[in-house]
Amino acid sequence: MKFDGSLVPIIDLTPALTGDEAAMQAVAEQVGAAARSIGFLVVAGHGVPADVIDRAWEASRKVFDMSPVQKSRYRSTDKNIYRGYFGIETGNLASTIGEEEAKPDHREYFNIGRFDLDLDDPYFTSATAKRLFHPNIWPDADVPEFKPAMTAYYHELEKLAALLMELCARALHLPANWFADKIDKHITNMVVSNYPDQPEELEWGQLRAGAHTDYGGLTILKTEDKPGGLEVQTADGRWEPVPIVPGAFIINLGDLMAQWTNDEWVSTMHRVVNPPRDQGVGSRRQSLVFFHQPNYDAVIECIPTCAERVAPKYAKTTSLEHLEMKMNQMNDTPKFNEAEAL
Ligand SMILES: O=C(O)CCC(=O)C(=O)O
Ligand SMILES: [Fe+2]
Repeated sequence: MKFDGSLVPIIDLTPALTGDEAAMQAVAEQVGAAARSIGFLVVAGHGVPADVIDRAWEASRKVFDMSPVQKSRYRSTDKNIYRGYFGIETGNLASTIGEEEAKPDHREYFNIGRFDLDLDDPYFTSATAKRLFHPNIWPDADVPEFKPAMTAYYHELEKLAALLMELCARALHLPANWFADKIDKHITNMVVSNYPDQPEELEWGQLRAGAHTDYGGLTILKTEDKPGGLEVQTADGRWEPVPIVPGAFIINLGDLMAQWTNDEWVSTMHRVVNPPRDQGVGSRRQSLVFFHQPNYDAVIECIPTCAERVAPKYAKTTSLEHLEMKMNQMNDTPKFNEAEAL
């Protein structure tokens, strides 16, 4: 789907990278307008080097090209350790919005968590930290370039996420650094997904990824233009494709942004649909998804500039409390539990 001038705007971040105050504010206003209307935007001029993106993309493809036996070597053996390879149908995104009957997602994925912990900081050694920060599972024996490519990509996206959060603060008329101490020790998961070809029709009602909202602050997505792609739900309930712009990232807001802003900004429902039946072969699609998630102890409550018009709607929570609630729903699938029992 090429950009058709429709509801997801393309925003050029180049002026924001200059550090000029007026330029930053002008870009922030555009981000704010997208956040209020559809909760999705496409960013160009983001400063992430193309070769870093390309290397992460190619290494990810090689990971999914491995044989099932190879892939199974990189599975987590502990259900509470969300790292490494997860097979087709181990996740069910629609169950995270209460769709009890939803079928599991037709995709496989590889999860990467934080890897450069400062162990002199008690934040990274606390009891909570021990539950959260596990070593990553790297497929070094089969795809040695995956680890360096993904860590480089993760570092670049940390910087981009910090810039976007500063633009969000400015758009909300908060001090520019308002989010800084809430994301400086973020707990971002990066998920690389592969949606295989569909030579056969899936079960009725099964999707590549069921309808859901994302759980964190914001999501930075790199994906490709293939039959069977990402759709967003509009305020009046229609599903619309998200434009794929070469070189750009898709950004969407997660639940924590909606809760922080008292729903002035939208954590938009989205899904990944199946290819049309006659294009099932050759529709394999990959995405790199950086789920920027604030510090585990970041308190999420209505921010001051959003409490003026409507009384706060959400109970106070923390970044981790919300994440864990959603993750438990997401992985309550027969295949996930079966893999765990092996
Ligand atoms: O693959 C995509 O385009 C998006 C997937 C998604 O929404 C997710 O993993 O949360
Ligand atoms: Fe999502």
